[in-house]
Amino acid sequence: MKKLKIAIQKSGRLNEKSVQLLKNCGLSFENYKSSLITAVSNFPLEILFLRDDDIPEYVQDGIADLGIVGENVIAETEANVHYLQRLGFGKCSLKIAVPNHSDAKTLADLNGKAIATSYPTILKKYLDANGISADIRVISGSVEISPALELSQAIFDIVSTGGTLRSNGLKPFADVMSSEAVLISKNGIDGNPVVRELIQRIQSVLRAAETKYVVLNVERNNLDDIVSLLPGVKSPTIVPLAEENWVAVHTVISERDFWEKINKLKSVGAQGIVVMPVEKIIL
Ligand SMILES: Nc1ncnc2c1ncn2[C@@H]1O[C@H](COP(=O)(O)OP(=O)(O)OP(=O)(O)O)[C@@H](O)[C@H]1O
Ligand SMILES: O=P(O)(O)OC[C@H]1O[C@H](OP(=O)(O)OP(=O)(O)O)[C@H](O)[C@@H]1O
Ligand SMILES: [Mg+2]
Repeated sequence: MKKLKIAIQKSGRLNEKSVQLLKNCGLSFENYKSSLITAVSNFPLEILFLRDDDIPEYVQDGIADLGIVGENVIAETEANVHYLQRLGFGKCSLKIAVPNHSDAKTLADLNGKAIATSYPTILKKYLDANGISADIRVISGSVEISPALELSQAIFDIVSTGGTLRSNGLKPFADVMSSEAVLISKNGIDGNPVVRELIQRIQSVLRAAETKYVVLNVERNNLDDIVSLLPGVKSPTIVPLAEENWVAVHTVISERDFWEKINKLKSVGAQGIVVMPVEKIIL
């Protein structure tokens, strides 16, 4: 079978989590970044290590069949690719920010102003859609420093915790887009059996990451209350304990409402609650 190629970031914010995701899918490979391409020994796939800026176009042009990249980079390159799966990491926003002392209040106050960014395409589209005419200054990094250097009166860049904005005396002014890492493919390849198998594995890893395996003990006369709180994958597993009238309940709980659920379980008699990570959930 012809090997497919997946492009991931060579180094930077998405590299480690992309590598980890593929490894969690059971793919075995050496992380030889210096070779820029590595073969997976137990799955028909090769991994290309690239600058993230190049990934959408490589996938669009079929040089790579699949890619893992931020939605922001896809939007900036305007590459024509197919979205297969959101991956839940690399979450950030793209915002316009202005100096803390700026008196700009509405978007119209940006008319005629200089805005520094590494994302000119996304910014231009946003300004055009809002009827704003500004001078877009393209710089490749350290964008947040440009107002202090009097290169611009505003910036447009990635914001996550907001720490970089704060430490450069800037405040958020307009939210333009949110982004996370996504799995993309070239058009027309999503029916390929290797792609389908990879998506299935990725989904089972993502499902597991949102889930905890929980074992708890409860007296039989409180069991109905406990079970009514627990969906499980199908329904919880009930195992009798050596002590009469007691059972152990095995189930999975979503990370999202984990503490709320645990507190409710305790309030209806759950004891000795043990929580474990889940590696994969295959439906
Ligand atoms: N602070 C952040 N928090 C969360 N995600 C981020 C953050 N900064 C960037 N990202 C996401 O990670 C991607 C890669 O960021 P990184 O800073 O490694 O890019 P880069 O310097 O352009 O890398 P490359 O050398 O591959 O061109 C971004 O395009 C964005 O999707
Ligand atoms: O809101 P924050 O949590 O501070 O994150 C935002 C910063 O993160 C990214 O830079 P990164 O740290 O990846 O460095 P880079 O400029 O070298 O890409 C981005 O370009 C911002 O500068
Ligand atoms: Mg880049």
